[in-house]
Amino acid sequence: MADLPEGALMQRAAAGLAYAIIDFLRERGRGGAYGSRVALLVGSGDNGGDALYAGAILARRGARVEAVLLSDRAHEGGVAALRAAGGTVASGGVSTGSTSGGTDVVVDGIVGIGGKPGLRAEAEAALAMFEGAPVVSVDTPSGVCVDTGEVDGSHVSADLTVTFGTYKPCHLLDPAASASGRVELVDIGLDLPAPSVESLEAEDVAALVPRPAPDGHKYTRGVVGLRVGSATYPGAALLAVSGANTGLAGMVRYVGTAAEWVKRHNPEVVGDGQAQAWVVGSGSADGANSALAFARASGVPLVIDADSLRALTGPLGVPAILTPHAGELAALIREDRADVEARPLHYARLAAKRYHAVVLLKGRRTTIASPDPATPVRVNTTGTSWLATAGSGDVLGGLIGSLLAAGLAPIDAASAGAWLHGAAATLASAGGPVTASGVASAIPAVIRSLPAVSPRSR
Ligand SMILES: NC(=O)C1=CN([C@@H]2O[C@H](COP(=O)(O)OP(=O)(O)OC[C@H]3O[C@@H](n4cnc5c(N)ncnc54)[C@H](O)[C@@H]3O)[C@@H](O)[C@H]2O)[C@@H](O)CC1
Ligand SMILES: [K+]
Repeated sequence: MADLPEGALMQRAAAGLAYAIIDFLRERGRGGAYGSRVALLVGSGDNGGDALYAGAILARRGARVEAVLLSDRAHEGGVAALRAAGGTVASGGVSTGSTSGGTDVVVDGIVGIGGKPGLRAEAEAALAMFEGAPVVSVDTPSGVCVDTGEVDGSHVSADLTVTFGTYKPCHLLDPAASASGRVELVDIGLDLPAPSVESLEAEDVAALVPRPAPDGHKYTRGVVGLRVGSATYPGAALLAVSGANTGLAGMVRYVGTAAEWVKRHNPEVVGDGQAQAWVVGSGSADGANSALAFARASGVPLVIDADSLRALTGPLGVPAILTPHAGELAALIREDRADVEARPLHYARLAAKRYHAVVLLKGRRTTIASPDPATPVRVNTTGTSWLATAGSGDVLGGLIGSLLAAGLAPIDAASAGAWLHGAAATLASAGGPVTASGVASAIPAVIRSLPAVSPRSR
């Protein structure tokens, strides 16, 4: 900021915001700014300033813009700019009615990164005035906790959030991510420090996916072993194997009561022997403890799922990835499920530290924490709600196991696995329902469609 003239960043932010609002209005069937009715909810800080300057740009392009000031203080330059562009300004948190009734978009400039969680009464009342109108949030949906993605009290639920410089944790982590709606990033030319939370994109996954060396053979590519499924749940074995047996690893081993079934459906899968990673617990029922003990004795990295999570008492002494959903994580650390769902970042980190393992907490935004607190937490953004289907977790465990066996670090195996799994679900679903088997079948096609990797980043 020291290198730039006063207000330069705000002007860049406001311009990016204004153009995003124009696109949003077009999407909603308006011609653009001209003739649209825009209400700005303006708090006391720079977030309100962004809204006011963006409002001035929209007013100059023919929008009818009214700012509703929610506090005695408002960004002075912004207020002046909006007035000069022909916009109106209502103080005291009450609209003059010039845009209500037919408001095309409400711009939430209540608070941004400087706000405390929760909304004050004036903000709640102003939002109620425009109930039903689409909302574009400036930088963050006001009221959520920006740095954790938690919510505490009331908050805005946006259709679109236009953020500046970089995504914030609240855009990635639930429950705040759900309140952000679609998120658009405007580059305002900031030099940013290393993040505490990050999200893989297709290019990142392309660089992580193991590819066979020209002189590679099945053993150098990695062997993944699975001790999953049981007489009660043979399907879990088939699904975990289908996640592992996509060709990412050089060989797949299966040991367990479903061996006959597994071999009938997967002739390439072999029996017991050495492996570079073991997957245990999915549908293991009573065999969960012995599967875990066996895998642990192997000394190689592990994926620990479902029933074997219940057998954990502490750190395992080998690199491990735990793959609980919120209920399983809650049982593991003796907390309430609702608390885990409300604070996924906190509890994934806590469990990772306690068990010295990578913890992949499954959910709409799967959250992956490393035992090393300096490693950014990764949040997965691929997938579709159709993925909430029986057996999809078994497929994920097998897929992550194959990436681990191929030599990826646990945090990379877990996060690349979650990304591929979500992308495979979206591909297989194509907007309709999908089964866990369908997800597994789509994994190779997702890998084929990844962007090309430059030799340098490989
Ligand atoms: N820092 C930067 O580099 C940039 C910041 N910009 C904008 O500036 C924003 C941050 O501005 P500020 O630091 O002024 O902070 P905010 O505008 O986010 O909010 C702080 C103000 O809101 C009040 N407040 C705090 N919690 C509240 C609550 N729950 N309800 C009502 N009022 C509350 C505080 O008294 C304070 O005056 C960003 O989110 C972004 O929109 C952009 O202009 C681009 C550049
Ligand atoms: K906001």
